[in-house]
Amino acid sequence: MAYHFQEQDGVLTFTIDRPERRNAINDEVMEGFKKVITYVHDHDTVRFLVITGAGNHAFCSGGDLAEFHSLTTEKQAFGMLSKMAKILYDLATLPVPTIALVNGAAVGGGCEIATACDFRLVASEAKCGFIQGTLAITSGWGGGTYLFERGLRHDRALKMLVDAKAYPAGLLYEIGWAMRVFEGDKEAALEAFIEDMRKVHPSVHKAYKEMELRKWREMELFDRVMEEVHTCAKLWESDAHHEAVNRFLSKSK
Ligand SMILES: CC[C@H](C(=O)O)C(=O)SCCNC(=O)CCNC(=O)[C@H](O)C(C)(C)COP(=O)(O)OP(=O)(O)OC[C@H]1O[C@@H](n2cnc3c(N)ncnc32)[C@H](O)[C@@H]1OP(=O)(O)O
Repeated sequence: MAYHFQEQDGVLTFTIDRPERRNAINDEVMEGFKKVITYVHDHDTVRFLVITGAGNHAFCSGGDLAEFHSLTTEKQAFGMLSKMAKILYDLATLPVPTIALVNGAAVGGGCEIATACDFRLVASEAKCGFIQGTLAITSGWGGGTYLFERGLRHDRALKMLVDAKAYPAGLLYEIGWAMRVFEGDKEAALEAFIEDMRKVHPSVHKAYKEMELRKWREMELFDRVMEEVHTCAKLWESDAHHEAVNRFLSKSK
């Protein structure tokens, strides 16, 4: 399986399990995200949802370039992008705290997934960034929209997007994208992070999350996400994008 998830002591952990592809997202992983989101809604025992990657090289390397390379037109790209954008919106608007346990590189759509979570705990050796620009596209799953909602200073958020490069953990912490940088065992880092929150009744967590979700509904945030998707889909069709993907894939052969 390209993913797995399990609940233990109120913590539901979803692991992207394609380390040989640096945990790239394909259709199977997208279906897994749908299942874990449904699980959260169906199980009141879940207090936290954690997203992480298998192995120690990557959290997630974004869309699977080999699988999505076959999408050439704006319409074809929109189909895939809008599917994952809806999944990330459903993730971002879950009623429980969500934690990206960033065990390695989070680039492209992988950085978008982490940004869609409430908290980001980043391994000291991890590098993360919105590298979509190197492929002549923008973020396309909503990650740019969520980044502007995460309270980073505007110049820092915009620079992270327009640099289109992976930042080291220390800089991610300095600009406010990473809440914690950890050394060593990710599970230990997670337990330390949630220790105090565990002592608070889950109804309090849900009430605080609802304060932000209410704001997002009122500002029609999903419409802004879909504008991002349309922009990315338009750029997807460009020769510059297809040439950049071909360069990556030919390097890998
Ligand atoms: C809107 C989201 C958008 C989308 O596609 O929908 C995006 O996410 S655009 C961004 C797409 N992702 C990338 O461009 C990242 C590409 N990968 C890398 O930059 C690196 O692999 C990195 C930094 C994640 C890890 O580097 P490392 O040196 O540790 O590993 P390798 O590069 O040697 O990769 C190992 C192995 O994995 C394959 N791989 C890595 N990333 C992807 C990917 N995104 N899709 C498919 N396959 C990927 C790579 O080809 C290597 O395969 P191998 O057969 O061993 O050569």
